[in-house]
Amino acid sequence: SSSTSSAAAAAASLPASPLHHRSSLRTARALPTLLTITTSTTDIEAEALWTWLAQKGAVSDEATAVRPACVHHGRGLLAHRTISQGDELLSIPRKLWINLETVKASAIGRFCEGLKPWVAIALFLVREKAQSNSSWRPYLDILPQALDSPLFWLAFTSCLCIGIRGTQLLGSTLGYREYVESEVNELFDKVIKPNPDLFDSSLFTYDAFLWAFGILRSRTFAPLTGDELALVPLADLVNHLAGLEVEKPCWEKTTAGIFTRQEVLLMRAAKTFHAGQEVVMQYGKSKNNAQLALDYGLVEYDAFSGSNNRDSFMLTLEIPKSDRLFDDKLDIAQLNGLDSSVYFDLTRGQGPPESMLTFLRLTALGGSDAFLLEALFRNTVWDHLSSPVSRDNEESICEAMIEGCKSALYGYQSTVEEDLLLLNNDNLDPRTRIAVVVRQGEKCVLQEVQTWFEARMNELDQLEYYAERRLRDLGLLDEKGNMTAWARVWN
Ligand SMILES: C[S@@+](CC[C@H](N)C(=O)[O-])C[C@H]1O[C@@H](n2cnc3c(N)ncnc32)[C@H](O)[C@@H]1O
Repeated sequence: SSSTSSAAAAAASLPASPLHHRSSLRTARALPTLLTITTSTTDIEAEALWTWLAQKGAVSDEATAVRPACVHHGRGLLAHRTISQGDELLSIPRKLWINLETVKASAIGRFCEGLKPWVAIALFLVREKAQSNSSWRPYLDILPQALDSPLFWLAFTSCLCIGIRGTQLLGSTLGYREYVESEVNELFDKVIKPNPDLFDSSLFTYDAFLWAFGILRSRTFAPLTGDELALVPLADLVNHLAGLEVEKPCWEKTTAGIFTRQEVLLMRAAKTFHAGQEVVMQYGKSKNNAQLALDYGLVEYDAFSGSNNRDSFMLTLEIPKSDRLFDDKLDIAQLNGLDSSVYFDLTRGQGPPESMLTFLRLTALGGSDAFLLEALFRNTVWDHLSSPVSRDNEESICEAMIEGCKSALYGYQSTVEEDLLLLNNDNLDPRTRIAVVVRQGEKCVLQEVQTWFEARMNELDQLEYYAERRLRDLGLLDEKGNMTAWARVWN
């Protein structure tokens, strides 16, 4: 397909490894996060950024609690003194953010009318980056040239891509790339090509936009996302700490200044940090490893516990169009806010969500259970389906799920055991590690789901079904499931 060939072309021109290409980033030591760091090397770009921000009055040696520095994951922020949870770390005024306003006020502003914020900012970033005299130079120089997200791995024929072959992560990666490609093509036709005086078309390549897209995905945080999207120098140097429980406070939009109240991005400490420690944040507790990989080029994996609540698998369930009861089932699904096709995010250790079991029972409804689809039950059927309906119905959802999990697992190139062996290797390169963690996570979730439905299959005889529940509700069955004396008279 065209997206695959352009993806392969993009791969050819991307540097192989992220973060290690900076000429002045001389500390290549592996330091665990939160270790006290005393660095004797000079980070020229970080110093230039600091000086630039100080000249603009955004930071000062006395007042600002953090400093940019080389850390384990590229650059990061170090505590300059002991900081307690909730303390202010830094405060960057709006005039130093790169957002839609910045773009509109620039030379290309009049061409950005109606563009999505990320597209306009990406256009600005790519153009500014190529201008040696850009007023944003100290900030632009600190941005990594290459990122670890699978968006940039490519080549799609390389072993890295094979590493995620068969995974959902590969599907999402291709989806993201196609999205960026379609936005770029439109921008090229509507803005770049018609204005050669302002835009040197050789600069505005797909690769260049993908880089800008990756920068925006990996360096912006709520509340400065969506329409408010903004890159904030210095604040965007904060790294993620695996397992950090506290998500807030971190980035906060507020106003500061006694006389001229101006908007600022205030960053607060998520926990206590001692002088010299790396200041970190939580990028998102609810993000799964595939999302962390795509957005930030990182994953969480704990080799000791083996369990990982970042492992996930997105399951799509569908009411088959060929089902003769399709219209009735679709009506019930829609009445309950769903459609004929529904996505369920399955997470390690959680078991199948109730809503998924309900939808599965609806999908499998047939035979003598089909009476539940009659108009009389239209408003109550969803409740009825939230518990087992009949042995046949429950058995068929178990069979379908067990078969589905088996065939999904069969599609992977390696087993969980093989992946675990690979993860024991401390020298695994970061990208391969991401691939292996994500794919083994997907498989673990699938295995768990399969086991859950196999166990369910074994207890089909012990479950209570709709018919018994109905009799109990009518007082015709006792707690042990026996007919009540009153009912026996009528039998
Ligand atoms: C907001 S930026 C932080 C600054 C970045 N370290 C730099 O050198 O510019 C986010 C990026 O930092 C890196 N990063 C942050 N936390 C990390 C972690 N815990 N593990 C691996 N990489 C991390 C990833 O490359 C991520 O995309």
